[in-house]
Amino acid sequence: MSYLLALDQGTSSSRSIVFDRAGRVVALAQREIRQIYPQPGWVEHDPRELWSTQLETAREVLAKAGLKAGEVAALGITNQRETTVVWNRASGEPIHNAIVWQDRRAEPTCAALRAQGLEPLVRRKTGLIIDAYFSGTKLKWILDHVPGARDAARRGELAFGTVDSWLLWRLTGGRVHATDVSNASRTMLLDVHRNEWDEELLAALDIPRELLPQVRPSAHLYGHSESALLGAPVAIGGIAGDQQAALFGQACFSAGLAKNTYGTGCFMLMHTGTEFRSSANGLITTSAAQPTARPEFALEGSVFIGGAVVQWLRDGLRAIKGSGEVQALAESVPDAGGVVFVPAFTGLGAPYWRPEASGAIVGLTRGSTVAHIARAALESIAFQSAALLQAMSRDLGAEAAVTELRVDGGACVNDMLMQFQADLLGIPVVRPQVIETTALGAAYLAGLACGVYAGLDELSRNWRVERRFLPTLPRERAAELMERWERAVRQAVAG
Ligand SMILES: Nc1ncnc2c1ncn2[C@@H]1O[C@H](COP(=O)(O)OP(=O)(O)O)[C@@H](O)[C@H]1O
Ligand SMILES: O=P(O)(O)OC[C@H](O)CO
Repeated sequence: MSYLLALDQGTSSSRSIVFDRAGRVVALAQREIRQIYPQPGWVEHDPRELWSTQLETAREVLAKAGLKAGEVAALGITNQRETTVVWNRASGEPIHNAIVWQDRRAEPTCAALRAQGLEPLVRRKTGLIIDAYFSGTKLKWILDHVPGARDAARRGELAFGTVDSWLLWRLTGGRVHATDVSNASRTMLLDVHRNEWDEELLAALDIPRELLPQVRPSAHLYGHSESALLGAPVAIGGIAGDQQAALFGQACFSAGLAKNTYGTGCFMLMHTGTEFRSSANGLITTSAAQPTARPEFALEGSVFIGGAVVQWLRDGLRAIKGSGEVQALAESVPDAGGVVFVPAFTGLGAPYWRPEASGAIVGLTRGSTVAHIARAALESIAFQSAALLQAMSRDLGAEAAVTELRVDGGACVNDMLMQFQADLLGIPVVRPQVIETTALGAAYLAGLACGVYAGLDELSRNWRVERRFLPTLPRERAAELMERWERAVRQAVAG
């Protein structure tokens, strides 16, 4: 019995995947989830829907795979990170919609924390910068705005969780309130050196300790699902935030190994082993998925608009009907013809951190066509990712250079984009056979906790290359292109 079930609750959908022991996909089920935009800059999900779609896909994927729950060795949970849920422990009902990671409403709280001079403390203890992206200030917003919430929290009546904790609570019928270190490290409340909630940060945000889940390693026997849910109890053996799970699923277990996920946004993570490294170049330090109680870290750069720029070509510009068409359109011209596209639709994330920037298309001439814009849009994904890798290289110095980049996510199927990425970076870009690495990482963690795998070596052996994109562009030309990109970024920031 070596099947593993991964529950992958993402920003746009809930997915469940069954893997075999070799890490191959046996079956997949997916449901879109509703995006709720109550005001500009606000993004919410209905926590009940996150749970119901996740449960439905789990049931569906078992049926597709022809498996009974009793034939699954263990399940692992991976999730959109930072998204914040608060619920009543007695009724199990959320007291507010989930506030999604993209939501900017907590910015005034962040400004106040910065004004109090808390930035160095936050960076030292949590590895993060003070930004509305992380859960802590979203949680504070809920406690400040739902009548009676803070008092109820003090009385121990409420529970806070990122999406993993919420699903775990529901799966175990309200018996287990826990999270893993990789998710906890995104709250801005965890001392990542000790893997404990930090009293000083809790006090700064006026967050009662009674709300918080227990923090556990990423591979850990969290409990069992209620038997009525899937037909039999299933051991819950792994939890990790989706980007850390992808790093794990890419078998990046040690210092210097890096992956980039090309989804709606782009998330580049580089493992730094057991060493906590602070970035001087706009990256954050985050807890990696931790298979044991030993802290492990990664440097991370998050780009807010990655594959989403292709959605904009489709829905905003109506230049294509489906995202699969973008490569042919972009390849109908030999290059972007001098056009540079900075898709700063929601400001710019790492390494720039310019929330005020807005999108810009520069270098247009009479000869520019929609094909040039499409090409520039695809190139923007690679430019932003290259800026992240440059920041990592500056942080690490020559002795720890990244020698290849492992890739995954929906947009990594685009060969043109991957080739351009290799050309810009000057290192091989490597696409594995299984690009469902997020779910795979969660399955691996569960498999480790439940003894399906003896150790990391077997997982490293499972990782296989599908295609390696080698750089072909002269380095001077790549440097010129990067310079032109940085110029365009300055224009987008200037507005
Ligand atoms: N052939 C393609 N070329 C470029 N981008 C693509 C292609 N196919 C899908 N995408 C983009 O990939 C993204 C979806 O990737 P996915 O990993 O499913 O995202 P998420 O996990 O963030 O929901 C979308 O933004 C879509 O525009
Ligand atoms: O759900 P995704 O794949 O868009 O990932 C979201 C990230 O975890 C946000 O930090």
